[in-house]
Amino acid sequence: MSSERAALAPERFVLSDGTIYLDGNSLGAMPVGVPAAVEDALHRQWAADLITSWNDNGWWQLPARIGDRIGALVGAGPGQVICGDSTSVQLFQTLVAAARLRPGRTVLITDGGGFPTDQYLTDSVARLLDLEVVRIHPSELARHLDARTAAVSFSLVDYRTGELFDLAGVTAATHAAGAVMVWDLCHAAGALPVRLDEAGVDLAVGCSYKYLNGGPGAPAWIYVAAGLQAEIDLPLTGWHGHRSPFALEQHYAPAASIEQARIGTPPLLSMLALDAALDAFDGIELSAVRAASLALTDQVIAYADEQLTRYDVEVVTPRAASRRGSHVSLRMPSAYEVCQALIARGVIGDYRAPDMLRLGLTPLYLSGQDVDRAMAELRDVLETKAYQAVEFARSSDHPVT
Ligand SMILES: Cc1ncc(COP(=O)(O)O)c(C=O)c1O
Ligand SMILES: Nc1c(O)cccc1C(=O)C[C@H](N)C(=O)O
Repeated sequence: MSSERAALAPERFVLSDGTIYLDGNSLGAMPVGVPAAVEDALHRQWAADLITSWNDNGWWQLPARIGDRIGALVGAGPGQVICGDSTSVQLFQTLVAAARLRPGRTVLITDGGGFPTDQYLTDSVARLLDLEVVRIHPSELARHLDARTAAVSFSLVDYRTGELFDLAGVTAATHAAGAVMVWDLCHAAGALPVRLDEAGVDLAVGCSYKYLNGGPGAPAWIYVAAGLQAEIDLPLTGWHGHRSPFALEQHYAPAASIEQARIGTPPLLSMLALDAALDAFDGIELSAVRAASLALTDQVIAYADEQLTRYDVEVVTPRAASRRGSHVSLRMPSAYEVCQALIARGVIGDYRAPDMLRLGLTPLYLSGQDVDRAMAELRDVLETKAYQAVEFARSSDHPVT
């Protein structure tokens, strides 16, 4: 159960001594190259080079250049991913565009356990376009698909349980019903191999601040399959997506390429930080990340089964490797207090209501020994009931962890 497995590239991250970070599924740790890249962005590119940076420092090309770098991590060939805006904005783009690809069809299918922003935006798009939303677990898809289905939109990894769905199988079933497939890859990109092109996915979105380690507020990204780029009708027609932005025309005409998925002026400082952060993946195969991630999640699950059931801890995450992402969720009494007691000991995971401790396992910077120590602390917190000893101010406004 205990493991000597080393982290894959801890020297590529700034990590605090004494902290075991199990929340890279929410905000990834900072890669070492980021501070210098941000300094350069501030002092040379902005302060010294000023507006000329759009041309001379490649600012205009950055969304597509970073898009291709992210594309390489999610199985997308060049020219299909653009970086920018938030996941929420990109979800709006994809859901409206998906529905527009299937005029006359009236249903959007989404995962009922999906992250709230996905659900809220699906509802809003349905209201806007007069569609019906059907909420299901992805395993129930076959019996809900029919000729009324315009699009299916699922997260590849469930943010709460860590369940991993079958990207290729779900996409194929959706296509067999004539519907459009949209994936939210927030909890998958950078954590495991994803094969968007190979599976024939239509549209996808993801954030960059979790396993891609792009930093707080890092811009999200959108994938539009090459084969759809001529017919897609994206709703957010900002001038950066215009075929000829500096012709400053009165009416919108989309760029022919993935450039049409740009919207407005991107957050350059965050994008330059993300560009540097992605260097952490240089030369590292996602198959190696996946193998190491599975070893770490196995380790947590085995420990919980052997040592923690006596404290009423239950593993929520699927045990089958093929159905598991890169975090493990443990259901337990007083999960919020346990999470806070662990943080006080330098083991940072997070809590998800109503009763889950969520442990994100990022093998680039986490070793088997880190996980051993974290699990021993968890056991001790449960055994000594340390979580009862401290008064925690539970903030209902912003309980991030
Ligand atoms: C599946 C999923 N989608 C979307 C988001 C967030 O969207 P945004 O980046 O717009 O805050 C998250 C996490 O915050 C998420 O887990
Ligand atoms: N995006 C976040 C934020 O803006 C604030 C705090 C946390 C987050 C997260 O990423 C939460 C995360 N998506 C989750 O799975 O719970």
